[in-house]
Amino acid sequence: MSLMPTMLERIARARMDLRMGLPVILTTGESAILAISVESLSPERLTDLRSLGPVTLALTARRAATLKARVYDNDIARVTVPSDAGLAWVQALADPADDLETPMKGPLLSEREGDASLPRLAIAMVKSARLLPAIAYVALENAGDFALKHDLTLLPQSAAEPLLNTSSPLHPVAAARLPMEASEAGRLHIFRPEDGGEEHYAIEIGRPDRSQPVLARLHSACFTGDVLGSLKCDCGPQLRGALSHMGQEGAGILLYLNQEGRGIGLANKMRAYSLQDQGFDTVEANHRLGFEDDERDFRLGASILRELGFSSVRLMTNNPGKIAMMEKTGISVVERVPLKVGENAFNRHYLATKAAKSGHML
Ligand SMILES: Nc1nc2c(ncn2[C@@H]2O[C@H](COP(=O)(O)OP(=O)(O)OP(=O)(O)O)[C@@H](O)[C@H]2O)c(=O)[nH]1
Ligand SMILES: [Zn+2]
Repeated sequence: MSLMPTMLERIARARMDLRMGLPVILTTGESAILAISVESLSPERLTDLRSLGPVTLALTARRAATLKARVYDNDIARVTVPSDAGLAWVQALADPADDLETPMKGPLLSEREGDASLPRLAIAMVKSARLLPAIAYVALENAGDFALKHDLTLLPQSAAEPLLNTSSPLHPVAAARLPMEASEAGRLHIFRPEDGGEEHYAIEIGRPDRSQPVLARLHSACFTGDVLGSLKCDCGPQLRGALSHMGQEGAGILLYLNQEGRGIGLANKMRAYSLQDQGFDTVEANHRLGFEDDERDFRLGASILRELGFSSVRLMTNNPGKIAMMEKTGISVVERVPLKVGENAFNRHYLATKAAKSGHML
């Protein structure tokens, strides 16, 4: 019956369930877990989780390193939640906000028996929901019956995992003329992914020749820099600088990718800023939260360029990772156009950290 949700639609539903604080059920066929986002966990649901069995907390190895918790499964740590630990204990392990005030949370007992693949999948799900990368879970028997009885979303790992790791196809939705300060010959295109994720935009300046390399910029959303004129980064001046360069040349394409905060979302970026106020740099802050330095998917940019008919670019960037990703996904980068604008007293350290730790070119 075509009215039943597909696996992709189930994943989108599960993502929303997790954001709302509902558990989802993940199963390998032989075993299953009931997983809930720690960030959205309520005291009542923690009690209900406990009534089903011993509760485990899954964290990324990045977060575990800060907590000095043992990691037995490469990228994932599974920490036993003591039966007398309350919600505050669980959330303090997931959220680094008070790490400096209460540095010793242990002793933490990490689990080493059993399989980490379902908790790993659950962490990938909460990351894609732009939540803190931490889940509380219990093992579940008769997962199918339980899901039906409690009206919960169930995802088989074998079908869900490959979809979660694939970049969703993007489809053009609408486009219209948009005269801008940088160029009166602007056009805004909206692209929507099949997986229910964020929409992304392309701003076309002039009518670039599809058979020639186009002046292009892959810009990642930065609400603070782009809209508020934040001085903590260089995004606002880079956005406006790229558009005005394209305006001067009379042609170009700027992709505005809604991957706020290098893909962790605005709420998590503000958590990272708060850690930066405590003295950590931009990379350390991401790690303490449990994220990698950069969680973006630049395949999106290549697929939008292809959809618009471009196959080669003169890329405005200082980030060698963007060039490598373009080349890998079949868009040839014939030239790198440096984009060094907007350095100030507040972002000097941030830019120096990106050069030292993330390989940005100065
Ligand atoms: N997590 C996190 N994200 C940040 C921070 N400062 C800025 N950002 C985000 O970093 C991204 C910057 O994107 P870009 O300017 O496109 O990328 P870039 O990697 O700096 O590369 P180029 O500008 O092309 O050289 C935006 O998504 C910002 O929201 C920070 O301190 N932490
Ligand atoms: Zn920024």
